[in-house]
Amino acid sequence: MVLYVIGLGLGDAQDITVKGLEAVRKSSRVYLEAYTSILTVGKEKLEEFYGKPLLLADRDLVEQGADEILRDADQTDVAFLVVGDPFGATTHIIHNASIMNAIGCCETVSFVFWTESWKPESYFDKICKNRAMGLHTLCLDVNVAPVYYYSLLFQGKKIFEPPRFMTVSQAADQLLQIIQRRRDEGEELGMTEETVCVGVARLGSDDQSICAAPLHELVSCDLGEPLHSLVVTGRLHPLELDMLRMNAQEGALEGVKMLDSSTFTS
Ligand SMILES: C[S@@+](CC[C@H](N)C(=O)[O-])C[C@H]1O[C@@H](n2cnc3c(N)ncnc32)[C@H](O)[C@@H]1O
Repeated sequence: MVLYVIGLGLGDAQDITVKGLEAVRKSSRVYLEAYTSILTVGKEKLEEFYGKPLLLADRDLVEQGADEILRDADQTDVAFLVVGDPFGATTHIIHNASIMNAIGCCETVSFVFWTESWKPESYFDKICKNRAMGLHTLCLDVNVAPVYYYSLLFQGKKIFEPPRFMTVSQAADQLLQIIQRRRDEGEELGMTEETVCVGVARLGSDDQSICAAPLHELVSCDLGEPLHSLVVTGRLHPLELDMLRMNAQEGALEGVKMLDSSTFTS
């Protein structure tokens, strides 16, 4: 008997692989991991397509109630569903399309929602390091930041906030605030308001949306419903720039010089 960890892909109920679907159908309990990512369709649509009820697995259950998920898994099949790719390599993980491979080869950083007293900037340094090498950076978790911290300690048990999903505009705003603060302190900047960025939303679904623009313009760009990700570009190849212009508003990237070091250091 087996615990299956199954990737669901990025779009809707039908993005599961055939192998994954077979495993779901023969499992006696099916958990849907419900905090690191979301599909464009809700739990009910998945249940309808799989012909099975799903048990929602929030962070609390996954991290502190794993015994319940594993209960009887030595006597019966249990499936654990993760949106995108479950990101691991063991015998019973069934991979699927992921934002990691859909968006191409980029270095990845995680953003978090700032609070009044907690405004980490470590991702900014990583982005600048990448840019210094000419590399693009995929900013993930632009949206699921609260997954990484908990709000209360209650009788020794961690209580997690429900996941919130950050927009590209909110992520761009954080970057602009960091740039402004560091400029005021006289720091040399590895990226500026003019740096070309690409906002993507609901990649892999029918209504996916992509917008390329300098950072200061992206902040006012509304890409709609989650999930969103942001790419901060490094050194742009002429072909990449041509592609980006197809996803930019009229004239937004006209000033960008191709293969000019000012493109990524200005
Ligand atoms: C914690 S990661 C989990 C990745 C998932 N396991 C996968 O393989 O796709 C979730 C983050 O990836 C990004 N993301 C995932 N799917 C996306 C999509 N379809 N469009 C845009 N961004 C997406 C969002 O920033 C989201 O917060």
